[in-house]
Amino acid sequence: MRSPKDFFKPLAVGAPAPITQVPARPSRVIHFFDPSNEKMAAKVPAMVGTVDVLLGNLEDAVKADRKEAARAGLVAIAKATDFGEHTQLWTRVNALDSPWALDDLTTLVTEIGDKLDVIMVPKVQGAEDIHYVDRLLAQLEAKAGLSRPILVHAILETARGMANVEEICGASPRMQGLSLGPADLAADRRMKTTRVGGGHPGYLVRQDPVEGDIRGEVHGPRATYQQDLWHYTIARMVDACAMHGILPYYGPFGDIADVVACEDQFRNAFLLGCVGTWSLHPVQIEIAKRVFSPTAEDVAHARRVVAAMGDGTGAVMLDGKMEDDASLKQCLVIVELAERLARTDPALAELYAVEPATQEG
Ligand SMILES: CC(C)(COP(=O)(O)OP(=O)(O)OC[C@H]1O[C@@H](n2cnc3c(N)ncnc32)[C@H](O)[C@@H]1OP(=O)(O)O)[C@@H](O)C(=O)NCCC(=O)NCCSC(=O)C[C@](C)(O)C(=O)O
Ligand SMILES: [Mg+2]
Repeated sequence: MRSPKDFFKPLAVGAPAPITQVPARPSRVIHFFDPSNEKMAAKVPAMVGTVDVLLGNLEDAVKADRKEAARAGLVAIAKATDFGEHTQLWTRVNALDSPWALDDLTTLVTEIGDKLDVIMVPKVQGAEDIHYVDRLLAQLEAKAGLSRPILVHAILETARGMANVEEICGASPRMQGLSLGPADLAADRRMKTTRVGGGHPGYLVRQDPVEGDIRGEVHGPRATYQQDLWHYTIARMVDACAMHGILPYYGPFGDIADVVACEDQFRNAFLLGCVGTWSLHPVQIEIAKRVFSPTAEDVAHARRVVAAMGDGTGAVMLDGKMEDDASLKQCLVIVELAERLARTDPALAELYAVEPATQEG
């Protein structure tokens, strides 16, 4: 463990100084594309401004014989594209034990390090993985003469990674956030699902029998309620991120056609504290943006509570409900998020009735 005195010192001579706070840029939707897929890659420039993050994926879902093409494709796209003020460029590199990870990192940082905001590292097992990437990035940043550090985002997709989640979050000042990797995590835990995220009809609770009618022969079938398989994992991830001042994200929802369940899964994550999610297909972009932006009603209610609470202390009644210092803090989370999003999204500025002066702030 590094001394707290050294934590914010660069890990290589000539590397940029580490940041002390994760930049509060919108990242409601991290849109994945395969840079080796020419049809998909051709769509990327037109997506600038429509998503918060464009992520060139080099890992799973890119065929083994297309890994070099994906890396080269991402370099070409990054060089040719102006990502503007409001769309970030991220990448997901191959796993650290794969034959491609070292070349991914060295090529991307030296070729397009000035354009890359965040590197997503899959299958992170513990702080040692982040320490390895941290030092290597510092060396590469120094070599490339970069003036700002590239941030690191870990995917939680192993039981060991979950068990070490707090130490992963605190392993480096580069840590920007965590995403859930439900497919690999399910496999590693030996869960009995066969899906990429989302629920399962067998994971449920059942209404108590009425008057001992266990089989529902007299009173009709007992109601069942499907439960969220990912509740524990997301809640644990959110706590670890909040504790370390970094950002939690849901991850992929593989049933592209089921836009309804996708929205539900995203909203569960939003309500539990996540700031964004991934989109794998264009159809998921609007869902993610909508779900991870508070509703106009939530913002209006939060503002009423803020106004009613005056100096922020004590207790008041509003619409029959008690509001106090703690409910005020929740409302401030909503108001601050709305105002931050409104600064980069004119439609939301209008929806939330944010004054132009605030937009500039
Ligand atoms: C699902 C797939 C195969 C369906 O691809 P498709 O071509 O069959 O879909 P489509 O509906 O026919 O596509 C319609 C149009 O949209 C385009 N399109 C389609 N997708 C995109 C996209 N993402 N970005 C930009 N454009 C896209 C596509 O090229 C097509 O263009 P066209 O109308 O001109 O013909 C395809 O969307 C895809 O490959 N998406 C990305 C998948 C991916 O990145 N997976 C990895 C992340 S999840 C993961 O790794 C798990 C995790 C975390 O590790 C763990 O849980 O363990
Ligand atoms: Mg995975």
